[in-house]
Amino acid sequence: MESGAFVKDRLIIAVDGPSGSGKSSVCRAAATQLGADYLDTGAMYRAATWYCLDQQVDLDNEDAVAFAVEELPLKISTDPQHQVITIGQTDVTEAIREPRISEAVSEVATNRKARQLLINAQRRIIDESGFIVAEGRDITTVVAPDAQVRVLLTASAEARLRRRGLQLESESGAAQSAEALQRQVLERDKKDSAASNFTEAADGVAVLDSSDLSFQETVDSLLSRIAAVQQSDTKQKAL
Ligand SMILES: Nc1ncnc2c1ncn2[C@@H]1O[C@H](COP(=O)(O)OP(=O)(O)O)[C@@H](O)[C@H]1O
Ligand SMILES: Nc1ccn([C@H]2C[C@H](O)[C@@H](COP(=O)(O)OP(=O)(O)O)O2)c(=O)n1
Repeated sequence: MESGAFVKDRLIIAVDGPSGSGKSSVCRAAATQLGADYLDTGAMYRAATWYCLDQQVDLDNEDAVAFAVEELPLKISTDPQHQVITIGQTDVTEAIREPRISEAVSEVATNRKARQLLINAQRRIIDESGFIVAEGRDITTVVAPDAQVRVLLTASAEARLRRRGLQLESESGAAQSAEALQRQVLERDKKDSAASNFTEAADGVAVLDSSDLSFQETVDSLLSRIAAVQQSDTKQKAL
């Protein structure tokens, strides 16, 4: 048998962008439609933060945070329709979305050692899957710069604040104050931008501005970029 005859075609789709640009919801929908896996790397930073708080680790102590992340017994599902995140025996899928985690997560995300450990874990998950939509802040640039599809999903600050406000209101039943929204979206982005550049597209990364697009239009636009890359790949193989 010819070697490599059964090597599965790999397709990695990397999406980055600021808070509230639509990464999680758009990538989950696109992965579902494609039948691909889905990786929410932000959920891994959130889970690491949950664990540090649970273990009463001082978030200002860089080595203590890195040590906690090194021993973090994290499992994350890659089914786009069913997200389950566990730490040891504890299901933290809901708990990592709480405001106390959103307000502390940048401390972990800007810890260089913790970041490298999580990046290694993300690369392993992407590599094991081979057909996956992975989203975060540094997927197109650091985690998977060789991905066939690389997209920076953006939206105006106004659109992102509006979307996050509607999302939090529908989840909790209570409207957020303008100040709380600013803290959770714009201030967090400012802190996070110390660790990665997700405001400008790197070379070879396409910008998808969703400010004036509906949710479905944004999903369709991502899917059509993926289809275009798949078609050009098929053509090259046929040559
Ligand atoms: N193009 C869009 N138009 C309107 N709402 C959107 C659009 N994209 C995403 N949303 C909504 O905005 C909210 C935030 O999206 P989310 O996927 O959580 O963003 P991110 O993962 O980038 O922080 C969600 O309620 C989502 O359904
Ligand atoms: N690849 C990534 C993904 C997320 N992060 C950081 C930045 C964010 O503040 C947190 C949580 O990410 P998440 O994607 O859940 O953030 P949103 O609430 O969807 O805006 O993790 C990161 O530094 N690098």
